Amino acid sequence: MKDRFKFALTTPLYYVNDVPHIGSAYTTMVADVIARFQRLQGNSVLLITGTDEHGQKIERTAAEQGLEPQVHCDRIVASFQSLWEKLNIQYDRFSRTTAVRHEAIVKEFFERVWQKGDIYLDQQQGWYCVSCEEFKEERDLLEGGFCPLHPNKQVEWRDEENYFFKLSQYQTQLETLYAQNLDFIQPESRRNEVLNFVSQGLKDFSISRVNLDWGFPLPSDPNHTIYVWFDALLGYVTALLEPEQEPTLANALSQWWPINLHLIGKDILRFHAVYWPAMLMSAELPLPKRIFGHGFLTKDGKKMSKTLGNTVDPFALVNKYSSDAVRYYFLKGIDFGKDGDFNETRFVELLNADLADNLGNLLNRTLGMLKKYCQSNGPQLTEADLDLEHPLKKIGTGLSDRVFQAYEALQFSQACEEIFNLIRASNKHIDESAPWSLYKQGKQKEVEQILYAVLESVRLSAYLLSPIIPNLSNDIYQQLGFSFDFNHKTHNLADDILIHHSQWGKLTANQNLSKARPIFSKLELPS
Ligand SMILES: Nc1ncnc2c1ncn2[C@@H]1O[C@H](COP(=O)(O)OP(=O)(O)OP(=O)(O)O)[C@@H](O)[C@H]1O
Ligand SMILES: [Zn+2]
Repeated sequence: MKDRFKFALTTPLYYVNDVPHIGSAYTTMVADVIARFQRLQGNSVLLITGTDEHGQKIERTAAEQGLEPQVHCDRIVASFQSLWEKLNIQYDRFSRTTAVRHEAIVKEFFERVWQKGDIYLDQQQGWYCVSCEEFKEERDLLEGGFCPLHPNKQVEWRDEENYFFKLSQYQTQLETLYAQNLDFIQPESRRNEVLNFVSQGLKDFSISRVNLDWGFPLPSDPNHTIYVWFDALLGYVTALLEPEQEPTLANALSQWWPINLHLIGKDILRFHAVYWPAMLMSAELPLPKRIFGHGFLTKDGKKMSKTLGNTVDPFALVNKYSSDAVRYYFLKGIDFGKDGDFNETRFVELLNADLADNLGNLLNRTLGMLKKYCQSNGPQLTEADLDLEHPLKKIGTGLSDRVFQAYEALQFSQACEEIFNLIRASNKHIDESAPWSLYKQGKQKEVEQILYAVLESVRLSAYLLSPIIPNLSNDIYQQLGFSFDFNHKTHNLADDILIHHSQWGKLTANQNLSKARPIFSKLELPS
């Protein structure tokens, strides 16, 4: 059996200024697909998501609604959790930065950095975007002092005493890190963005706020609260604790650290690719292995965001179209890493073409022909009965390698494309070899060979698509007479058998096929 690896990955801890939108859902769906892919390979996986709940934006949002901040946070958290359930997200940890145990981790980490001599008190002056919770350079602002990421929010002038983290001390170490680990920041365009930013010279950044109650007090000076980003990044560490474990850094880091992959949007790249590794260097802890900053879902070219209010409601989308449909669209329809505009017509067209016409119809028509031509028994064949030059066998053998490579590289659209190559070839194979006329000519063996090859192609496709559309894959597998559940998370014997299903030819003779029923009904175009 293959060696099992441990794979820990994170989504951002989403800011609870409002209910989740399709952008937050996007990153989380992708993270879930990666987690499922890793599990399918037999690896142990820890998928971390959660919420970032401190800071001025939350304090203000709660106040506007006349709520205590904690009450507001609890409400929004419930809505995130219910969306993850709807989208069939199998997370292992939900990290909340208001958790009591998180405070212990933040304090211990702060002490380490403090002991290192990397924190000092100074005066902070500058333009602050409350929505980003970040000081902005004047040259980066839009006309009229608006934030480029929040074009409806004006930055605010701040002149206050803050504690600073000596980021500038880590300039050389960071540059060495990027030079020695070409894969540390992905994709390439994001890496270049970071290299460019760092090469301009790193400035120390403030890690405390005054006049803000909603946060953890600084251990060395309780008049200050810890800057929300310093606290939020550590939420990834707190998440690693077992539920009953005492909250110490040593405990948290003992099993799953370092994180294999931080999956984020490009808006928070600097925090993850520059500030975070520097903080960890200061605390003398190992660094995460890989940071991937994907693109934005846009509407009319603008980033969809809670602050701008130009978002699509993911609850409505799932209710209308199902979780697998939504997952498929975002994984296949957008080149991961690049920006992508959401458009409902395109959404419906893609799903109809791929899931209803190509995949669903293929399974349905083939099972229908079996019923007619083989009295519903599975073809009395195994893959050895197909010769090596069989067109579908040729594509199917080695398909998993290509698809796994694409998943590994986070090229989900490419992974789907490879799989749909086989599906399209299967439809073509039926059309060209016309089993209906072969049947009339009494060529039973040939008919069965065609049907076997096509059903095996559908099986393999369902297996390889299961990280993206687990419910549809389950449905297909059931119709083909298997009892695996792709939503099953823990490892058992069935999982070990399942790992081998990545190979072509797992359909056996006398497969207990069930009655054909459509797996995906055609959707109506939005009016
Ligand atoms: N339009 C978007 N496209 C893709 N991902 C997004 C989008 N908006 C948010 N995200 C995801 O959510 C993360 C940011 O989380 P956050 O809670 O700050 O959401 P936000 O909508 O950007 O909030 P705000 O509008 O208040 O800045 C991003 O790094 C990314 O993972
Ligand atoms: Zn902003």
